Amino acid sequence: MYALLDPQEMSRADHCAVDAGVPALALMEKAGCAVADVVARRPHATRVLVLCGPGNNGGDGFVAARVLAQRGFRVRVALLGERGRLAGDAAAVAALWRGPVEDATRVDVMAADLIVDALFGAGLARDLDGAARALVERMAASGRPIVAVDLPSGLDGATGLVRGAAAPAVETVTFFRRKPGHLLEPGRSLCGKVRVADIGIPDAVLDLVRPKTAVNAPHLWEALFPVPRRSGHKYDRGHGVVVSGGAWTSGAARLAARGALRAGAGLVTVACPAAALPLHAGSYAAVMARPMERPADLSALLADTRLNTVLLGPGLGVGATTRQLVAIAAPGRRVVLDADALTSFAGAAWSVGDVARQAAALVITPHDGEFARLFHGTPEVLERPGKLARARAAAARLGGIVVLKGPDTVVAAPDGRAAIAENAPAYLATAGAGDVLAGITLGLLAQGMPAYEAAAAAVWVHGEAARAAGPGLVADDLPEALRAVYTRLYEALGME
Ligand SMILES: NC(=O)C1=CN([C@@H]2O[C@H](COP(=O)(O)OP(=O)(O)OC[C@H]3O[C@@H](n4cnc5c(N)ncnc54)[C@H](O)[C@@H]3O)[C@@H](O)[C@H]2O)[C@@H](O)CC1
Ligand SMILES: [K+]
Repeated sequence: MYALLDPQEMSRADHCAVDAGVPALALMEKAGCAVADVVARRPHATRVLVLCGPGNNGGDGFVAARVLAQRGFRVRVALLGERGRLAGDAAAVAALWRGPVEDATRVDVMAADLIVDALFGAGLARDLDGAARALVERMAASGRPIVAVDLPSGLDGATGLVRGAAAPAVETVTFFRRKPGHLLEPGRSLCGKVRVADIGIPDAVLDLVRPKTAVNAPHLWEALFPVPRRSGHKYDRGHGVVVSGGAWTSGAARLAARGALRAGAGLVTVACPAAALPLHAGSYAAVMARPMERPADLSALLADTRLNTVLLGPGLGVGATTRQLVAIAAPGRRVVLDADALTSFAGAAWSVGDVARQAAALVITPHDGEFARLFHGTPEVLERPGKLARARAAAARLGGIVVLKGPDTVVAAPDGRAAIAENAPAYLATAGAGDVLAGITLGLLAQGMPAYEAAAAAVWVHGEAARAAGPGLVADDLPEALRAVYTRLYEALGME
């Protein structure tokens, strides 16, 4: 359900299934039937044009064409490439198609109610160009509803990036499990509704393939989620510290502190310049505010070793003082770096690697711009194709957890595990929402949750809180909306 397989992993799953005795041709037959079922359920589609490519994606198209014709649809098939060059299972199913096979480069795409895009799937090996690209562009311009087989052709299943061109589908039928490209933008927006068809690959192959990417959902972290116990005490629930900027920029730290408290931290202290003290004290009565005029004041505050989890960044300011505060906070503590704390290390990712080595745990929560600034001059991270690979490379480079934010937030760990979010509504992109996320992460870390799971859970509950708050959301609503999300989670996790 939740595992996501990139094209190599999917190919291994396919081979494992065949080794276990499932005939490859049966997989293709089931795949084509599943596509036909989806087409048959679409309204107003009697004339169906199936565009087949030169590989097995095209093979699925030939099966779908045959099944739809048997069910009374008026089906035309057009092939990109020479029929004589089809091989293996694709050649076998093409031979069962009794109708004409048109030349896809000349076919009239407008003479159909619906187009089945079976040109390229997992085997996409390079950017589309020439006749393939022209065909995809004609399909996109046709305005006809498109049902994509496995992936919209030209979409890279591993990265979610478009290679050359891709036509947006109304529905995409994929097989066994979804692929990262179905969740990562722009892939997600191009796929339309994604349906996963069971084609007879046994679930047990996942034990052999061991995919490291998953949808971010409670299954990943629920066993480690801190659920209060009746016998517990607030001091068991951690003490988080939010380091705040001055009065004029203290709103970000306030949002973070509220997020941390609502996420269940036992205690939250805000360390701030004196001018910001009344603002923090007057925010939530439950937040404790302590004066911090200079970095030495943070050292003094953190001398109390119970204050073992620290967030730096929201509204903190960019520069040497922030770098100094990070250096004071990191040793032996669990640390979240966001916003200005990341920009303060622009082009100096190696310094954040040092922070990770000294800290008990490190989570960074950049958006794309902060990520690009931080890893400026680190081509082994920035030049990786796509958000998933970049977040993974960054986590490995730093030795810490990377939360690369966006509509498809990726959480990546140095050991290669990664989770992709799919629950964030578009209206979550609002001022201050990132500050609340950093605060929730702080709150979960303070309660002792392991860093990867804490970051993934924070992203998920943040998305759910936005949905609970609904359209018109402002960031201030998010901490409040966490209550409804926690109520459901605690119930599901069996709170005493
Ligand atoms: N792996 C599995 O378990 C199953 C796979 N099936 C289907 O098989 C597909 C994968 O099949 P293949 O591995 O044959 O790959 P594809 O059919 O996706 O594409 C491979 C073919 O396209 C050509 N090609 C790749 N990139 C190109 C480009 N940019 N321009 C022009 N030509 C290009 C290749 O030379 C090759 O001929 C899946 O997407 C799915 O639809 C299904 O039949 C069911 C089972
Ligand atoms: K396709």
